[in-house]
Amino acid sequence: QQLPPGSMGLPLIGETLYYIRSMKTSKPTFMADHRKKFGDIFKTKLMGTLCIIMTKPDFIKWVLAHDGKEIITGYPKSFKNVIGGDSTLNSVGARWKSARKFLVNSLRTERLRTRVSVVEDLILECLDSWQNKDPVNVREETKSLAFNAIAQILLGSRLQSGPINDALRKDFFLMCEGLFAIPIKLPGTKFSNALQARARIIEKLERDVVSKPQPENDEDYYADYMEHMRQESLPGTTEEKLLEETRCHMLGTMLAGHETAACTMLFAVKYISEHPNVLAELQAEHEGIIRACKIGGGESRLNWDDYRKMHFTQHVISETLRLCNPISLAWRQAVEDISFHGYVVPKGWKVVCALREVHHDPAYYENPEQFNPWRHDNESDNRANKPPFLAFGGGPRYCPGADLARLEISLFLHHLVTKYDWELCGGDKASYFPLPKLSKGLQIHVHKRVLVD
Ligand code: HEM
Repeated sequence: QQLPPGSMGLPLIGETLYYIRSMKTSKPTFMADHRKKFGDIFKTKLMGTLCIIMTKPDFIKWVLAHDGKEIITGYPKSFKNVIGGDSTLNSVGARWKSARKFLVNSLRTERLRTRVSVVEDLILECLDSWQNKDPVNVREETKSLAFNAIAQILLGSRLQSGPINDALRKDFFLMCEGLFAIPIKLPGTKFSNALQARARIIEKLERDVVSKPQPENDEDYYADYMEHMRQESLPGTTEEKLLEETRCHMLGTMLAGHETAACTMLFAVKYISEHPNVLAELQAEHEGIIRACKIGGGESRLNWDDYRKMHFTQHVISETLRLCNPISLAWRQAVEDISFHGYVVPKGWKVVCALREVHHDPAYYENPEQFNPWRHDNESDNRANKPPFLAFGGGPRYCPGADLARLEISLFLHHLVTKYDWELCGGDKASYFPLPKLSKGLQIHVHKRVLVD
């Protein structure tokens, strides 16, 4: 059997620069161009490694479903070094299962129900502060919001707003920038900056945050996680190993948990601003929820049942994720030679799932570049013909934070569209590497809205 067709690009770096350059434009075409030339499976070299790229949903679903069998997680070297080999996304086997079990359990529906008011408090605090800001920088606001939400879950009330919080957020940004950088440790490179940021985060977390006692009745995710991993360890596992696993888990979950949700909120504001009909329908949905609360004599605070009524909001979130795709590629690695649709995927090669490409494929989404939340309307009635939606991945590594992310974004949109009108200052250019960005961070002028009964 032969390798799939493709192009290996330049020596060493392969097609990395071609890929990154394409992702830094507002309409990345790397994947579509390669599919035209080579088909739905092709070989290339990205981030210094030999890759087979899968662009068809059925192929991708097969790869994701086989995680832990002939395929394992396979993020590039820079990513592993920056987040840590023991983080959930990078670990395998029994330790991965134990870590994942703990995280999934702490984010299950019954637990999320109890977190609605905590997340809402953070959103209200953030949006209230907008009255004194002109213009508001939506990127900064959503980043700090999403960061505070995941920090609250993992660290409780020990990490409040303030200088430590600000410094940590900045360092997480540097870490993120180095995830897919060339892994050369020279001073000033993105990779080196990311490793230094990682070290500072660990130091601050241990010295200034987790060493503080957690207020009584507050959960202590950090300590409970470490205890859970200790219980599930093989005899002889050292405390040093447990500490390293805990550091990697915290760093990976904090990073995965806020950069992704923040850029989804950012792009949602952009798309909604550009589509007044979407804003009008969102406002109608959320004003309806407020009215129903008042008629029922309920509080002005939201609860889980209110959240479950936000149907159109879910379509807006799905459509935002479809278009901006915070995680554009899922990386795996073949642990043996795999025979796949007439080709061989050689042992040791990366198997890269082009999640973003699926969402921009006109075969599944009509006018794929158009923001149209209504396209998700009939999906629940018509599951068999549902277009592929892979923003949260699939298979055993399906994103454990998907429900939390949806909850945060929904509550944010609720308060945004019912409390404020806004205008874009303009001039932003979108790019998508390493995560979706807007060049000016989306600046807006906001005006308080008055709700009429
Ligand atoms: C809109 C927001 C989010 C998006 C688009 C997103 C996307 C994804 C995707 C695509 C994967 C699978 C990667 C792969 O298969 O290689 C994943 C995994 C993961 N996500 Fe999320 N995520 C989001 C929010 C969150 C949040 C809020 C958390 C925090 C709890 C989180 C924590 C994780 C973790 C720990 C994994 C690794 C799971 C494993 O390897 O078993 N994510 N995410």
